[in-house]
Amino acid sequence: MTSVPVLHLDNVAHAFGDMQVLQPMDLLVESGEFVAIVGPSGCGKTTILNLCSGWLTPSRGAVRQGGRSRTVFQHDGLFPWLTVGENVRLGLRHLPEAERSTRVAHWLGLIDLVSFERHYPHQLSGGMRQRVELVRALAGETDLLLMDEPFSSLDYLTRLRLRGELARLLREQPRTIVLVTHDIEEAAQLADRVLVLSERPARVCDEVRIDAHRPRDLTHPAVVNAVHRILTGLGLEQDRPATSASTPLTS
Ligand SMILES: Nc1ncnc2c1ncn2[C@@H]1O[C@H](COP(=O)(O)OP(=O)(O)OP(=O)(O)O)[C@@H](O)[C@H]1O
Repeated sequence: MTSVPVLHLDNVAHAFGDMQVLQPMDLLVESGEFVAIVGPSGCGKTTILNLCSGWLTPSRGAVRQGGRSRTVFQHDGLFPWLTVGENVRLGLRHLPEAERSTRVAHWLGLIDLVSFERHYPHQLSGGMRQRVELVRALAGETDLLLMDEPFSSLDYLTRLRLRGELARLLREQPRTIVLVTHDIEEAAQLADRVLVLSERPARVCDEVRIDAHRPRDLTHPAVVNAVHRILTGLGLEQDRPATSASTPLTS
């Protein structure tokens, strides 16, 4: 199978004024790949996402996108004046009118919210709104989803549940995703590849591949090893002989 690059950061570096945020980096994201970016607070993760979306122009290098992208933020991205069903429907504008209602029901069914189709966002809990936001993003036609801490405002149990749902939804509708997260377990559970960034000015200090099918339990050996290696990359754990520095992590 030939892979198609959806995103290419070619020797990209960025500075805000005289503050260097990002050291030159290369990143090639292929179609269907899920890449997570983790790193210390303030190191430049959101800046990378903004460079990927084209919202920021890099001080150096070039960003090439192979299609359309959409950014999913941590805060509510739903239109408060539209119902849940209408919000999801917005993501389906590429489909013929007749198909949209069936697809809305299908997507809401996947997140157990069919009976909330006529509710407005303010009538839902934070976790429910985030689930709607997620399916709205996944149901759309965009080639690249850029996610900035999409679950960070949620409680731990809801985050765990949503991670599982995202993994399941991705089986239904594979997507190319770049996810920025503080949550190392989230990165290890979801991503095919995790980029570990250093302190600002950020550089990629490790790249961890996780070759295990999704959904993955937190106790899956590939997840446990990846978490350990990411923590080691961040300088938060001592390395141990069990995880070799450059071998891919497999199931
Ligand atoms: N528009 C801007 N103008 C000037 N400085 C900025 C701007 N946006 C971000 N910065 C600075 O760039 C650095 C990186 O910010 P960024 O938001 O990318 O970090 P982050 O890794 O996403 O942080 P966190 O994990 O805390 O969300 C920070 O020092 C921040 O103050």
